Amino acid sequence: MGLMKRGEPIIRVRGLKNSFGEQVVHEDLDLDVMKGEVIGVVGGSGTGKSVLMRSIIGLQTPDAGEITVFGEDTVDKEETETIDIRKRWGILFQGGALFSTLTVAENVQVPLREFYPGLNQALLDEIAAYKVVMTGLPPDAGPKYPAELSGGMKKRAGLARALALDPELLFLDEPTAGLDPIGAAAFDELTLSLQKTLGLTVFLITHDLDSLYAICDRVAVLADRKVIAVGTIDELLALDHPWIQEYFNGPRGRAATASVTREQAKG
Ligand SMILES: Nc1ncnc2c1ncn2[C@@H]1O[C@H](COP(=O)(O)OP(=O)(O)OP(=O)(O)O)[C@@H](O)[C@H]1O
Repeated sequence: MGLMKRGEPIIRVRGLKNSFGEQVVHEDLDLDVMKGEVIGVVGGSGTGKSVLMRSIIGLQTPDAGEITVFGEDTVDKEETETIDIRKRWGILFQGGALFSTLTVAENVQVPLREFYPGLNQALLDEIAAYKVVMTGLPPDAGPKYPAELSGGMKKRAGLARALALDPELLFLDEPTAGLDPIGAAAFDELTLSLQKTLGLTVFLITHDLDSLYAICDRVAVLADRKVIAVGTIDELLALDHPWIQEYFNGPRGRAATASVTREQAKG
């Protein structure tokens, strides 16, 4: 297993190319994600944010490029070859993707059973109960089925499952999509507090400007098939790329800035 040197990226992508038939989604895409940061990934619909995430976690085999996570190559690997690194990350897929026939607790236990088949049921139950509470769900959510949960609770259950293996790296694909603004803000707060408490690195795909302002250390912008810029929001605002300006300085961007300024003013 590769030992991380200080300042070395946890995720390193170089020259990534992905295409589907004639459609080239990524070309010469580079990205570094540093240990301990929350990086937001933004871009117009269809710019390939999810495909980028799928490439990093090895669910999509790129046409070209290098990807390392924790210093280990993830491209074109058999599942058995990547067990050691897959244990170290957790994923919340778009829409939560809970198994509808399993309870919340059983959902949380899925990765535990996969990676640690020797764990006994009492321990599985204990870990699941702990993760459920950790994500702000009431303890009685464990035996419930996804259909019995609100949208916000489903996201938390998905997060509990993503945290099942005590990951160092968390992938979140549009976690606040479909939540009302208060639910979304609460989820952002939860993400940030877990990130700080657990020292997580977070790869966050989002359309939610409030989330970017609230929790991201840096933001990577996908456009023109690559990451055209990475930086703090202030650094991005200093660039005069039309999409970036429209995104952050359009009416919704200005509203998000105003709400951050109001929060700061409140102290
Ligand atoms: N398995 C696939 N087969 C064919 N085309 C695909 C596949 N997966 C993704 N694509 C295409 O790749 C492009 C990028 O998709 P992706 O889901 O990564 O976009 P996105 O940036 O996450 O978009 P959104 O913000 O709408 O979720 C889209 O045009 C999509 O149709």
